[in-house]
Amino acid sequence: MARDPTIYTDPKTFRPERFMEMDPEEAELKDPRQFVFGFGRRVCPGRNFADANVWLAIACITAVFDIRKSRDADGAEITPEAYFSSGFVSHPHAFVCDILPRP
Ligand code: HEM
Repeated sequence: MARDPTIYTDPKTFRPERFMEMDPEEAELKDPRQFVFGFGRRVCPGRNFADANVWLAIACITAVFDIRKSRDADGAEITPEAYFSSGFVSHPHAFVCDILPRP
């Protein structure tokens, strides 16, 4: 559902700002939290806990670290290819990046 091109333009591109370009009603309707935790009687009971923890983790990490593309020996940015493991739970393969304490 999150990759349905009739709902999200260019769905495989990571572009979270797409939601800021929508009007508030459309953004609410297309918020992935509306469906990633399931529906109805079997909806995920941990959804609020999970959502709050992801928000807290990202807020704490980005408050103290700058995360950027690494640079090669010539100083050019390295844009990693996005590869994901397949299986029940998919993980990104290892990639290079720079994580530095914020000044
Ligand atoms: C980002 C994190 C999470 C995602 C994306 C997620 C997603 C889901 C989904 C899609 C379901 C199936 C709903 C259905 O059958 O329609 C589910 C079920 C469930 N989740 Fe989560 N979940 C997350 C985190 C958690 C956490 C943190 C807990 C517990 C602390 C939890 C506990 C459960 C349980 C117990 C069920 C089974 C509910 C039932 O079958 O009645 N989940 N989750």
